[in-house]
Amino acid sequence: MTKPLNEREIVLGILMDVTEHDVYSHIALGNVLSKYQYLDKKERAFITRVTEGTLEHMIEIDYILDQFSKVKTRKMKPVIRNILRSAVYQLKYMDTVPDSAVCNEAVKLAVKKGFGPLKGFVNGVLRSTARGLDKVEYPKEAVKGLSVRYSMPEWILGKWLQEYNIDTVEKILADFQKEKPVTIRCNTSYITPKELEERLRSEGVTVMAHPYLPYAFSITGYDYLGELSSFQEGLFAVQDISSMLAGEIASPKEGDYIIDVCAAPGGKSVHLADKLRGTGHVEARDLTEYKTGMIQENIDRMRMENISAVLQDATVLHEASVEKADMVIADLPCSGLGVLGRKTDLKYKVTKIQTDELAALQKEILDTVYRYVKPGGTLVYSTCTINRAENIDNVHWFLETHPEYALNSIQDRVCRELQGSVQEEGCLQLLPGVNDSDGFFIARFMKKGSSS
Ligand SMILES: C[S@@+](CC[C@H](N)C(=O)[O-])C[C@H]1O[C@@H](n2cnc3c(N)ncnc32)[C@H](O)[C@@H]1O
Repeated sequence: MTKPLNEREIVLGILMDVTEHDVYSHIALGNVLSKYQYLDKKERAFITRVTEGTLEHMIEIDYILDQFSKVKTRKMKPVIRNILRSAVYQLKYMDTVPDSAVCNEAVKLAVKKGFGPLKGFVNGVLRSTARGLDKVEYPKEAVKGLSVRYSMPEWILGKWLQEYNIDTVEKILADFQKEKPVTIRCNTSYITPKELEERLRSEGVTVMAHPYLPYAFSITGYDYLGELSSFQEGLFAVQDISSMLAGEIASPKEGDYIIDVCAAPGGKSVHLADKLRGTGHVEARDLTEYKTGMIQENIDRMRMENISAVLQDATVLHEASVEKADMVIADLPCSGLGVLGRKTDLKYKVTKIQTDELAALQKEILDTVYRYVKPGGTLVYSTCTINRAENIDNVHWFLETHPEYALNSIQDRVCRELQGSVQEEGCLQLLPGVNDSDGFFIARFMKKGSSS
C-alpha cells in the first residue's frame, strides 16, 4: 500500500507555510506531527530534522543554490525554491542520505506538485550542487560572511557588532546552531533534587546536574517527555536555566505577595510559588483568556496552591494593586533575539521596527506596573533578548524616570561562574556561547523606603 504523503512532501508543506504564509515553524511542525500520527518514529525524526535544518540554514542554502542556478532563489517559484532548499540541506548536512536519492526524490516531488516541465531544472541544479558543494566560496566581507555561514540576517549582525566584539558574536552564532539538552527545574515543593534525579533515572532518562543551580538538570535519552510519570505528576518543569535564574535572582521571602504582570505560560510564576514554600501568594497575570488558561494548566500540573491566574492588561493601571506587592515580576514581551537557537525561523520574521516597538512597549509596561511595588519592595525586569535597547538601556531609562528605585546587588544571588556577567551590580546579561544558557537579561530594582 502506498502512503498518502511521503516525508519530503510533508516537509515541503511545512516550509511553504513558514516561508510563504508566515506561520511559525514550531506551530506548523507541531500541527503536522499530531496530524500524521501513523508515521513511525524514524519518519517523524526525518521530518523534524529536515524542516528545522532547512530553516536554520536557509540563508546559507540560498547562497549555495545561487552559485549553481541561473535563476536566483528569490526569483524561483516558491514550491520549487522550497523543494530545492530542503534537498540542499540534505546534501550538505545529512550524510546518511545518498546524493542520488536526494536528487531523484526532489525531481519526483516537483512532478507530483505539477511542475513536470521544471524537472530538468531541478535535476540539473541539484546534481551540479552535489558535485560542487565542497568548492563553494563564502563571502570574504565580515558581516556578509557571518550572515551566510550562520544564516543570520545582516541587520541583526550589524546591531550585535555594534554591541559586542566579533569573537563574542561568533560564539553566539555558533551556539545557536548547537543541539542542546532540555533543562528542567525540580518542583521542590514535592520532591528533592536528589530524589528527582533517582526517579528520572528509574524512568530511563539520562540526567546531568546543571552547574548554575542545585535544583536544575539537563536531561536526554527519553522518547516523549509527556509520557514520563514524573512529568505527569508535576515533579519538574521544563525551563531554560536563564528563566530559572530570574526566579533565583528574585528569591522572595516567605509570605510575600507577588504580582507577575506578564506571566504566561507561567514558568517563572510557578517557580516563585515553589520558592514561597506554600506561603504568600503569586498573582500570575496575562492579557488573554487563552494565556491565563495556559498558566492555569501549568499551576494544575505542578500542583501549586499559593498562586492564581488573572486576566489583566499590563499597560492598564490596576488601581487596587498600587503599592500592594512585595515584589513585581516584569518578564516582558521582547524581540527574543536571545533564543534564536530554539526558534529557528524567528530570525527571519523579526524586524528592526518590531524591536524598536518592543523596547517602547517594555517602557510603557514598566511605567505602569512600577506603581504596584510597596516601599521597600522589589521589581525584577527580564527579557529573553541580547539587544541593549531592550535591556540595559531600559534599565537606565527606568532609573532616570523613577529615582525612587535603585538597582539592588545580585552578586550574592548568582553562582561563581556567572559573576563575570553581572553588570552594574544589579543586572545579569547572559549570552549563548559565553554562558551555558539562552540569551537573557535580568535586572533587580529595590524601591526606596520601608515596607512597615
Ligand atoms: C516573555 S512572555 C512571559 C513568559 C513567562 N513569564 C514565563 O516565565 O513563562 C511575555 C508574556 O507577555 C504577555 N503580554 C504581552 N502583552 C501583554 C500585556 N499588555 N499585558 C499582559 N501580558 C502581556 C504575552 O501574552 C506573553 O505571555
